[in-house]
Amino acid sequence: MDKHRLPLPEMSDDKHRHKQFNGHFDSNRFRPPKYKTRYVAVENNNLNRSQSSGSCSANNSQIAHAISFRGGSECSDAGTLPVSPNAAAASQSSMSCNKSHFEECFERLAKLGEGSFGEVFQVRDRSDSRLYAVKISKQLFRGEQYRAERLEEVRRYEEFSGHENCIRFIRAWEQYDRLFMQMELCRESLEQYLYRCRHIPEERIWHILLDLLRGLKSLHDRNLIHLDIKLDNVLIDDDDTCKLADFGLVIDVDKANNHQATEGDSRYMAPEILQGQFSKAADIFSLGIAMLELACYMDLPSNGPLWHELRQGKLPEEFINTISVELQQVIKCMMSPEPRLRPTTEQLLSHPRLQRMQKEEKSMVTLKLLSKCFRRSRRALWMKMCNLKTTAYRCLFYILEILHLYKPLTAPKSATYGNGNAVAAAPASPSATVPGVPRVEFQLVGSTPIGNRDCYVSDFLLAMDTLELSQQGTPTACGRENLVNSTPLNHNHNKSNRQRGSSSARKSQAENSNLLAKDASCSRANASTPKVLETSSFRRIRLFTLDSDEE
Ligand SMILES: Nc1ncnc2c1ncn2[C@@H]1O[C@H](COP(=O)(O)OP(=O)(O)OP(=O)(O)O)[C@@H](O)[C@H]1O
Ligand SMILES: [Mg+2]
Repeated sequence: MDKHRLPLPEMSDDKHRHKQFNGHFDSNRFRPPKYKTRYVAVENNNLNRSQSSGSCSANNSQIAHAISFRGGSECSDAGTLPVSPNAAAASQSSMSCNKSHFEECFERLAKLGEGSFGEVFQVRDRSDSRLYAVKISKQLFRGEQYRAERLEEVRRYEEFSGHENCIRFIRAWEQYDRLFMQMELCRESLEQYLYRCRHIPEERIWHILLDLLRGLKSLHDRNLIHLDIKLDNVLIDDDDTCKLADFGLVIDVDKANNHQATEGDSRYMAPEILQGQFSKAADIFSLGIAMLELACYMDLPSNGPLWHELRQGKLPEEFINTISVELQQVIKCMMSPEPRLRPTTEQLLSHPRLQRMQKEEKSMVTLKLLSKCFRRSRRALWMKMCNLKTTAYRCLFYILEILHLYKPLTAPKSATYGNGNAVAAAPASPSATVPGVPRVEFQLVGSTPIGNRDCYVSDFLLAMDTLELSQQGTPTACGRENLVNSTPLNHNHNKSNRQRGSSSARKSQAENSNLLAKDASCSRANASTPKVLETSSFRRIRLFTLDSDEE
C-alpha cells in the first residue's frame, strides 16, 4: 500500500509575502544553493605566485603563498609570504608548530557570515591590532582550474579596491588548498540592515541606490559584469556607505557569453539568464529587484509562478504602492522584461533625483571643508585674543605698579586656625595699602569670564603663566572676608603654598579636589567664611575637553 501512495502536492504560496524573521539572523536561510554550470579554465597569465605549479600537492599546499595580480608578473615579491614583520615570525613558527598563516597572523573574533563559496570571520590583525574581515574558501582546491577560478576573485577585489563603493581589499594568500582574503571590516550587509530596520526611509533607499549605481558603474565601465548583485553582497561601512562585495562571479561580458559565466542567486536573476544571455542589463535587473525588496520589505521568490510574474513586469500592487511614484518608476524600468529597455548605470545616475543628491553631496563636502577651516581659524583667533587680553592685563598691572597703585604680593605667612590646621595665610590685602583700587584688580585676574564661554583667562595660559597669575592672586578661602569669586587655580595655589616647589600647574590642579575638601571642612569651622565656587574646577576640565573636540 505504502509503495503506491500518491505524491504530495507541492505547497507553494500564490501570493507575495513580506520577509520573515524568526528572531536570529541566518544569512543562509533564504539562499538557494548555487547551480554551477561548468568549470572552464580561466586565463591566469598575470598571476604572481612563487610556486604556481603543483599547488595542490600535499607538501606545497602546506606553505602559505601570497596571491596578487597587482603590477603583473613584474611584482617580484608577491609570491613571498610573510608580508609583515609579525607575519615573518609567524611564518617561521608556523612551520615548526603546524599553525596556519591565518592563525599566526590573526586572532579570530567572530563569524560574520557565510556564502556558497566562503566563510567570513571578524579578525584582529596581530601586526597592527586592527579589525578586519577574512574570507576563507569553503571548499578545497579540487584542481588547478577550480583554484584559478577562485583566484580570479582576488584579481577583481584588487581591481576595485580603490573605489569608494567597492569593498577595500588588503591581501590574499593560499594555504592547505584554501584561499584566504583579508579585507576591510564592514558593519553589516544590506540584508542584515533590512532585517534590523524593516522599514527603511525612502530618502535612505535613494542614497543606497546612488552608492550601488556608482559601484556598479565602475565595473560596467570596464566591460565587466557582477552577476551576483543582491542585498547579501552589499556591505555597509561605519560611515553608512554601501559597498559592492563578493566579486566571485565577476566576468568580462564577452567571456560570459562564451559559456564561461556562472549564474548568481536565482531570486535576483534576470529572466534572460535562463537563455544564457549575460549582459550589463542583467546586473541592472538584479539591482532593481534588490531595491524592490529593500523598499517594500518583500520576500523574493527563488522560483515558481511568482518568480515569473516579477520578470514579466507584474509587480505586486500591495507592495509597490507603498513607495513613491518616482521610485516605483525607477524600479519598474530597471526590472523591465526586455534587457534592451533597461537603463544603463549612466542613464540612471542622470535621473533628476539622483543628480540633485549628487549635487547636494558635493556642496556638503565643500561645506564640511569650509566649516572645518572656519572652526580652526576661529580657534586660532580666539587663542590670540586671549593672549592679547592677558598681555593687556599684565601691562595694566605693570603701569599700576609703576604708579604705586598696586603692590605685588609677597609670600604669605603660615597661620593656624581654630581647628588646629596650619594653612597658608591670606596675602596682605592690597586694600590695606591703597584703598579702593586693588579689589577690582584681583577680580580682573582671578575671575574674569571670557566672552560667553564658561572659562577663565588663566585657563588659556601655559602652566608658567597660570602660576604667575595665581601668585598675584586671590586670597585663600579660609579666614578671608572680601572674596567674592575665585578661580580654583588661584585658590589652589594659595592653599598649596606648601608645594610651592612644584612647577606644574596641572599637578596642582589634580590636587585641587583634595584641597577643596579641606577647604570645605575649614569653611565649616569658620561659618562666616564665604564659599569658594567649586564649579570652577569643573569648568577648567570642560574647557580642555572642548579644545580637544575642536581639534
Ligand atoms: N568585509 C566584510 N565585512 C563584514 N561582513 C562581511 C564582509 N565580507 C563578507 N561579509 C559577510 O559574509 C557573508 C558572506 O560573504 P561573501 O558574500 O563574500 O561569501 P560568498 O560565499 O562568496 O557568498 P555568495 O553565496 O553570495 O557567493 C556576507 O553576506 C556578509 O554578511
Ligand atoms: Mg555573497
